[in-house]
Amino acid sequence: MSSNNLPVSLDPKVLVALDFANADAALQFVKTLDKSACRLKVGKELFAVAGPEFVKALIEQGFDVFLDLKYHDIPNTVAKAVQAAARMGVWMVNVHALGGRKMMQAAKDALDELTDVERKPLLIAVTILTSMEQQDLAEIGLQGSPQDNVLRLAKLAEDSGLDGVVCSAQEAQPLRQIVSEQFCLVTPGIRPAGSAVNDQKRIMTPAEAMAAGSSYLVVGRPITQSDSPLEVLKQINESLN
Ligand SMILES: O=c1ccn([C@@H]2O[C@H](COP(=O)(O)O)[C@@H](O)[C@H]2O)c(=O)[nH]1
Repeated sequence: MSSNNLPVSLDPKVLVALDFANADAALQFVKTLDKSACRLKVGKELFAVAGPEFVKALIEQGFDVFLDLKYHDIPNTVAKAVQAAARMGVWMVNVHALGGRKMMQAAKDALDELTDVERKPLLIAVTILTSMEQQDLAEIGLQGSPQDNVLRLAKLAEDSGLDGVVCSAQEAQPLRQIVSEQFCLVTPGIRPAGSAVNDQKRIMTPAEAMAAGSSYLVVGRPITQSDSPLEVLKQINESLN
């Protein structure tokens, strides 16, 4: 169940990361997409130039939108930010688990308190970025492997009442042993066989990620920078069946 007591719906499972430099480029791309084939993710780059109106326009076109701004601030600020996101009509919003229990609970309570929103978003927490490996964690003072840290932060997010986490698909299998079946595992770092890895470190193919227990797959550049994005999306969806 989600924070608004709706069952978590899984299809479509691919969340296309709209990491474009401006609204025109993103809209041109979105025009080619079918909402039955994917959901959309708007992150920091596009939101900084296109803002809430752009997000609302995507929602008006019928797309489910994951607003990936990774809120990480004091509890009051994050609570107000997730309420603002909910009022935009987004399907999913995230905070950063490193903000801690009080921050995550404040975000969850803020959504529960909303009475002026038709559909409340799923609230999830980023654990350890998929671009990070053990050495990166050591440099910022985090002991243990990425997996150790993801498991600990995911449990904290679940205990704080959140609907799921962002993690890599490499952690999905061990996570499925310790979180509830309904807890969403949203996994970036998805790379179809043969595609460029870019700056990602903890990667898996789409089919492997689903088999490992991912709920949703975040895919950006392998689709958006392809010469035939629709074909890549189609192949990914087919590989999940
Ligand atoms: O741990 C994380 C959290 C978020 N992301 C975001 O997902 C996409 C991935 O894009 P690709 O082009 O497929 O690498 C991107 O928007 C990131 O900001 C992540 O990669 N890892």
